[in-house]
Amino acid sequence: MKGLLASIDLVVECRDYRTPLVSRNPLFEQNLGERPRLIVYTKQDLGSNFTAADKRREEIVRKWDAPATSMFSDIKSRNTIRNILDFTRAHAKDSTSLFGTRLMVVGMPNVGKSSLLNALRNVSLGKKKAAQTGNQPGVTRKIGTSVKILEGENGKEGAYLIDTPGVFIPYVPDAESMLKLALCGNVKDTIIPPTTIADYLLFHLNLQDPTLYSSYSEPTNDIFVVLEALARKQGRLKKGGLPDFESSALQFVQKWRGGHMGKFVLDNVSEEALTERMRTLELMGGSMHQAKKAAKQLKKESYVLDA
Ligand SMILES: Nc1nc2c(ncn2[C@@H]2O[C@H](COP(=O)(O)OP(=O)(O)OP(=O)(O)O)[C@@H](O)[C@H]2O)c(=O)[nH]1
Repeated sequence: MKGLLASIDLVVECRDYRTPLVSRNPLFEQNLGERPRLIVYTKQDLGSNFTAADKRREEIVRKWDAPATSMFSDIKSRNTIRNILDFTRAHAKDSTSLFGTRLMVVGMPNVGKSSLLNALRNVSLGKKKAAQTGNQPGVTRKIGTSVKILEGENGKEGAYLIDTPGVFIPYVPDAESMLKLALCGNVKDTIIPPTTIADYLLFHLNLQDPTLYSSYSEPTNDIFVVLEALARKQGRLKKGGLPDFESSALQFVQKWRGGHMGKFVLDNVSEEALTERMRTLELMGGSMHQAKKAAKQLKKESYVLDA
């Protein structure tokens, strides 16, 4: 991606609407920061109820990202996609390239990069899907060829978008961040036990409104109570009639991922939250460096001992 950068006019960085802090990838800041950037918070439909409180939170996120422009998207909302196209069109006006304006979309796995590319192309040119999408991370495996998303104007070439594979953050500073990413589907479901992800979801549902899972159980802090009720209701049973907790947990999580069990943001969004997050990442970066140094030293010492 870095190799391509010289020929890119605009980097479109996707982050998940539900994790505006945790889905920020410092690798992008470090490596792609020199190019003009548009930040798109994807899957707005899964995190927003379009209330005044949602609008206020979006304003804070915009402030965090300034001077870069941030936008919020939902692939099914032609308006949000049109806003991105308008921004791209305005950016393309300044381009002097003979080959058209070149954009590159980057972001975490499963954040919705390929879906955004398809939506931009469809709304702008009425064309069908150009990139493969899927509800598990890792569907896009290599940098794609550029796909036209805007016709040229006044004798100029149009705008082209290049899809890229998802890039996971280099290190996750704490267990809760990892759980948020897993809950939003940025991590393969085989990596963290589904019951753990479901338990973390239950924690958030209880913070929001316990009636969100009332079709399965009474309010509880015990995930196994919910999962057993769900398993019995849906016949997810193993031999001997025991509840299949794993499959029920996946079902419970999928229901939330599909927007059918409340729409809310997992990160705490406040004026100070970004500074605090950066401080944590910096501290972690420092200790990562120390840890690497210590490991190297240990290796050296054991080599001396072996000799
Ligand atoms: N509800 C909703 N779902 C979305 C939106 N954008 C993408 N999705 C879904 O999110 C899942 C992942 O989308 P992709 O476009 O494949 O994600 P990606 O970032 O290209 O994924 P990788 O191949 O892992 O890099 C798919 O199931 C999409 O249908 C959105 O705006 N709203």
